[in-house]
Amino acid sequence: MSNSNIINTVSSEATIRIDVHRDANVPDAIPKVNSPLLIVENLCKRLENGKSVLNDLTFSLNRGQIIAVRGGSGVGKTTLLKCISQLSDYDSGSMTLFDEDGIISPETNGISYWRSQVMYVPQRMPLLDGTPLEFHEKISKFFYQKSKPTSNPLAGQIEEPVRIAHEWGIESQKWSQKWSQLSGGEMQRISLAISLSCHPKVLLLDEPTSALDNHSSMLVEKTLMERRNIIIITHNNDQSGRVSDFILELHPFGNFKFYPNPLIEVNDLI
Ligand SMILES: Nc1ncnc2c1ncn2[C@@H]1O[C@H](COP(=O)(O)OP(=O)(O)OP(=O)(O)O)[C@@H](O)[C@H]1O
Repeated sequence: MSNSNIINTVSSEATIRIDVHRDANVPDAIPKVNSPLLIVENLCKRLENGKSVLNDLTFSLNRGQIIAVRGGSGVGKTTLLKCISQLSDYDSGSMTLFDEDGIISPETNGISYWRSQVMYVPQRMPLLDGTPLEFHEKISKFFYQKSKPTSNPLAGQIEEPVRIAHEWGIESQKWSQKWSQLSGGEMQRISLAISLSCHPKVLLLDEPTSALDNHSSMLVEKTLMERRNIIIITHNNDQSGRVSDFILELHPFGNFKFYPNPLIEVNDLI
């Protein structure tokens, strides 16, 4: 007997189905990528000037996958992630998250809860008052209110983001320094470490290594590849080739292509 996975690649022109068969005798390898985690369907957004940026965009992020979003400047990558995280409005479309406990949507579970589970991390944090430690404290309180009590991952646990950031070269005393006294790369790593330690089901990352040198960038990539369940915007083709399972390529006027990363074997996706 063999298991069968179906990978749909969707483009504005066509939907292609690739049936991939696997020998059931081979032990399951991580990651389990055959069940949908997040489905985005028929997403449409026009700008105020009438220009279409997202046009009937449909794709899914399966469990254990990373999708790289690519495309020219101004084509709508950030807009897409902000729409998915409900930080930007859109004209039509729907998003569904498949949790162990059931199906989650912004409409049924509320936008705050949705954002805590499908978390957008901007390329640059708006300049905040205070220190990263104080920011983490505030976020913890928010999570305590919004998360289910049994799954509150943050209360009192500053150790986790500090440990993650430390692996990326951030010394612990940086957490007590004012945001305004941190470099762009330090801010980027600290805000990403805080987001990771919030344990959202899906992370939406907007060029998370844009301010980093190559070495730091590779350290962050390693963590992201271990964590997975990520949609990441990147202008770096080498990076998308290294980290992603699928590529979502945005083109002008809302056109798009969604396809497996050609640099990895299809069998790796099973
Ligand atoms: N708040 C806004 N109001 C009006 N137009 C906006 C707004 N934000 C973005 N846009 C427009 O939407 C389009 C898509 O912008 P977006 O930031 O999503 O592009 P992007 O692909 O992420 O670009 P980049 O790679 O340069 O970051 C652009 O034409 C931009 O000018």
